[in-house]
Amino acid sequence: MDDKRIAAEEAVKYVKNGMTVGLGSGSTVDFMLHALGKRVQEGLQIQGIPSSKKTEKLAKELGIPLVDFSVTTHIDLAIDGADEIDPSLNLIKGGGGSLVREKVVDACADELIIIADSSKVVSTLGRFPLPVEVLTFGFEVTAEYIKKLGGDPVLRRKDGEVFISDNRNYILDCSFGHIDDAARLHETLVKLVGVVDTGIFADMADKVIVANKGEIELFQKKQE
Ligand SMILES: O=C[C@H](O)[C@H](O)[C@H](O)COP(=O)(O)O
Repeated sequence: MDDKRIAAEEAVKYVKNGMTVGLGSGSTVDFMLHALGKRVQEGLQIQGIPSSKKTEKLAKELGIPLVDFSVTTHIDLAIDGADEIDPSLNLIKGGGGSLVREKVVDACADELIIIADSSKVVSTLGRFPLPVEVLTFGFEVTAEYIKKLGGDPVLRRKDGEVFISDNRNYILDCSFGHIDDAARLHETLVKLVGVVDTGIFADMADKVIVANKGEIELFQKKQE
């Protein structure tokens, strides 16, 4: 079986009756939604808060009850994917362009579980170009600033068209090479004019479930 699916199905075991569940985005999360939808059909009572229009659509198709932040701002558990995961459980996310809404959903969850196959585990973040969501207005200016920081920004395109996020913004994919201090890079980037947010999720994941050739590995945040 696909390792993404194996990690996703393992994470769904953590969902309990009555929970409000943050629903991440991406292909690994899609497997999670199918497993969660099955449990809902079997009687599990939960409500989900989706982190993208794509996730919202699939969750609805699978019969997962949804709410939004006008109903509650408390999330018991969020389950999300990642593009890179380092040994301190810092993440790069946003390969699918959903980083801003994912960060809002993941940040207000009591617990964040990340699901991935083993290809996402790295010793240092940065092989995957860092997605940075920026305003369309003056994005060239923002790109210049990112260039001065050594980021080599590339405006994301999909199917030949400039990619537009769910928030009607652009994504700049920025290759910084190895990122030694992810939290610091994020702090620097979010201060630039036009930057909405970055795909660095530093110190947010509580658990990471990785499937490697069918075997589950569980990484947990170190307690301070
Ligand atoms: O914007 C997309 C998200 O951050 C995804 O969670 C991430 O790109 C991982 O996606 P996938 O599970 O498809 O590899």
